[in-house]
Amino acid sequence: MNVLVINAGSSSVKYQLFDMTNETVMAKGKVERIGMETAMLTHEPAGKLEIREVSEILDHTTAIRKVLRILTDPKEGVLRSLHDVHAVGHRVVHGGETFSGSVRIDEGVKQEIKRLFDLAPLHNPGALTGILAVEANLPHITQVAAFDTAFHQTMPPVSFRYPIPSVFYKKHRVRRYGFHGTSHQYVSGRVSELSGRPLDQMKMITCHIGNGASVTAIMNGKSFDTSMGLTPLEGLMMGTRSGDIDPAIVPFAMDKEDLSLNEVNSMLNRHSGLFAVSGGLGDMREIIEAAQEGDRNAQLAFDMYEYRLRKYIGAYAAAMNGFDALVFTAGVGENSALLRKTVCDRLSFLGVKLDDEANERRTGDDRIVSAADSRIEVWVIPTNEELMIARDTFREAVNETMQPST
Ligand SMILES: Nc1ncnc2c1ncn2[C@@H]1O[C@H](COP(=O)(O)OP(=O)(O)O)[C@@H](O)[C@H]1O
Ligand SMILES: CC(=O)OP(=O)(O)O
Ligand SMILES: [Mg+2]
Repeated sequence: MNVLVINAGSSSVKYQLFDMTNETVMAKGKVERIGMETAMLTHEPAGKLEIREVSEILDHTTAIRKVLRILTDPKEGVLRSLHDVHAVGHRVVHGGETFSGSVRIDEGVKQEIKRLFDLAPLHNPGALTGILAVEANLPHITQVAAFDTAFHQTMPPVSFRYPIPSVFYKKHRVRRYGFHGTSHQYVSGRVSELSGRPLDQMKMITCHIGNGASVTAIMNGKSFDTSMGLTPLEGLMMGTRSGDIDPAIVPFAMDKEDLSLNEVNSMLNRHSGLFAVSGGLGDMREIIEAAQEGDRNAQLAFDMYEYRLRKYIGAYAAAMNGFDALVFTAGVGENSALLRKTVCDRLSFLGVKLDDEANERRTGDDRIVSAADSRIEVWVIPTNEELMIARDTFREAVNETMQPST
């Protein structure tokens, strides 16, 4: 069975096509700058050279039609026809309290994703557009939604409730949901497999630090606490998101700068974080380069980012009364030896000790980077949200074919 996985953002669509008989990637790629005349499709068929194509792609339906066309292109494609796509899985960021696992998409599921737009304004609209675009191009195909929030549904109330009047929870479901769950679950599962210790006997702290960033305390294989909250804004400092701030800053800023609700939301989601502190750099690679050239604002941005991450690790060590493994993943976690070293060297009181050579080694593989005598294992695990989504999609599609037709 061939499963196509789609991760639709506001202006991009990433895709991977899996052959689920052996979980191999047949092709992957992305469409960027949707809505512009210079949109770019990058397509990487397995074992062949990458192709780049610039053209006008004004909406997600067109972007997905382009993806389907290149997958079946006689020269660059990997499928004979669209009948060879058997199911499509989507990453959906917010699933609220409704979904604690992946589900087959029907009208009700689409309505629920839409109802949650307000809580994930940077993410849920793109996901629904992706689902509708697949529907428009492949009307009868089985589609499955995998939610970033699902893995975190195991959190206890002590972690997920906010200390505000309970009417907000009872009436509006205001609580911590947590995100990047598919990634936190995947990397914790890999560490358990690789270290040969059952998940239900381990305590881990997983750091998904990419453009969006979150930390999770995983106790016995279940999410116990996580740094993102009602929306993907809480917690760590991110590329353009503030993470934790004094909530009183919101009314204060609205009052002093005469900002509307939308403006203050945009200020915290799109104009804060690394971007704000560094004075215009939202990308960790640029921050590190500028800091090394003596840019003080970039150095402060790096220091704050690292400090805030380390404080969360300390908090979760206390939350779980100790832990066995610290795991780094996503763009920064997988690639920045400097960030990992800065964090780990300052956690020596917990018994964290890096193997500097292993930490510096550049490979794209799962690897342990702690010293043999470190009390805590430190791992770098490249995340693979797409594979997790493909597995769930495959399972749902197989279940569907086994159900008696009505
Ligand atoms: N070698 C590197 N050193 C430091 N940061 C890196 C490196 N490579 C990638 N990054 C950072 O990773 C971030 C993007 O992470 P990624 O997980 O791809 O994000 P997204 O949330 O968009 O999927 C960017 O800030 C980028 O600068
Ligand atoms: C939930 C979230 O922040 O996702 P991303 O890292 O893709 O922005
Ligand atoms: Mg990401």
